[in-house]
Amino acid sequence: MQIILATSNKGKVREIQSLFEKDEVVPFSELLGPMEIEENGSTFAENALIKARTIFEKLGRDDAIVISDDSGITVPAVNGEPGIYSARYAGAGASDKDNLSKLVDELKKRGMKEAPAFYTAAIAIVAPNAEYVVHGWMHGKAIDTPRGEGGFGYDPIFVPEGFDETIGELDPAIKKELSHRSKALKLAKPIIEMLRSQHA
Ligand SMILES: O=c1[nH]c(=O)c2ncn([C@@H]3O[C@H](COP(=O)(O)OP(=O)(O)OP(=O)(O)O)[C@@H](O)[C@H]3O)c2[nH]1
Ligand SMILES: [Mg+2]
Repeated sequence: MQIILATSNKGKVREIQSLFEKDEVVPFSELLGPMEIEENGSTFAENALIKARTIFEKLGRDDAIVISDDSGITVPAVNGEPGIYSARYAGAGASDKDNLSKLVDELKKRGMKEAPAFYTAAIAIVAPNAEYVVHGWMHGKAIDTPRGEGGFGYDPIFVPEGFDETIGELDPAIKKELSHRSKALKLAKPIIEMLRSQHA
């Protein structure tokens, strides 16, 4: 049974598919076409559930397993910004570059070359008569000078704990080991397998 992924973020699709077998995970847009989902929750978990529930209901199938990811970067020294607003930190429709530049500006405004930061990923799993949410975190620091082209979003200014390079500079295999998303998916997988066995 395929897993349907309730995200439009290509970076997430790439990273989540890399943690499953080939073709095991399909982005919802391949089944339903493109669709904007209003994320009006007040936490990562609420937004992840909104996204997974919306796609599950749109599919209208009694054998679907839908997963979603709501994630973002939090910088305590910048009032905990951007947090759940990471995708629109620089305004509605902002690009990854705009959002990253706004966070760099906020650090510079405070005379900070770097500040502790962490990524959060909330993965929601919605299936017939079942809803779960799991979380993963990745701690490190945000720096004021983007380095590297790898990853996506804020990765060029995020240096994970135990490293000197940014995620943008590091081998993707390292992010796959360390990331908030990989940690959350490691917790989600046994739940997904249980749900699959119930519908086998
Ligand atoms: O550099 C990054 N490395 C990451 O690993 C990562 N994970 C999330 N983010 C950022 O957090 C926001 C997510 O917002 P978000 O969860 O609403 O996703 P999204 O709107 O992009 O797609 P969707 O899943 O909602 O369809 C976006 O701005 C992402 O850039 C990351 N940035
Ligand atoms: Mg979003």
